[in-house]
Amino acid sequence: MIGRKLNVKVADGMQVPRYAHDGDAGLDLRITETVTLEPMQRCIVGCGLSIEIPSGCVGLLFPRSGLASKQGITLAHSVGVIDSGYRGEVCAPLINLSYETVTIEAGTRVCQLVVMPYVPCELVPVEELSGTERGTDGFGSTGVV
Ligand SMILES: O=c1ccn([C@H]2C[C@H](O)[C@@H](COP(=O)(O)OP(=O)(O)OP(=O)(O)O)O2)c(=O)[nH]1
Repeated sequence: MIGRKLNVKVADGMQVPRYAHDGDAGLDLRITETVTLEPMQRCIVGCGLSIEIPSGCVGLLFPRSGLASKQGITLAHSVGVIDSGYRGEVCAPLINLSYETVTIEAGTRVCQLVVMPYVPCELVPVEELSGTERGTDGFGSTGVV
């Protein structure tokens, strides 16, 4: 799979997004309507794209670093999961984390889609999990330096 391009079908009549640069992992998606968000306000906005992600793969929607760091506009759920069986319009749940009212014009690239293979799993109850060095320690147990 590494180095090979995967075909992702796009529903008829939709603008096909393009990668900004060769080698980009994220395909920027544009919103189809202008939205204005007050501080901490959320909205769900369509990206004008319905796709067929091949079975065994998942689409992950990530925020765009520039929009998030400069304007405080990011994805309300941090990362979106686009299932391979989903045929609806890909939508972006946006949130304004800044102290300003922000207007995002239609056509703005607000998030990026990364398509990845994933490992389906079956959860199997067992009596005991294997021992490890970390064991049950977590949440900062190793300190910060
Ligand atoms: O940012 C996102 C996240 C999800 N979706 C679409 C594709 C995904 O396959 C579907 C369901 O997403 P998810 O499973 O995250 O939503 P849920 O809240 O768990 O709802 P459901 O009960 O429909 O699974 O919504 C988007 O368009 N944008």
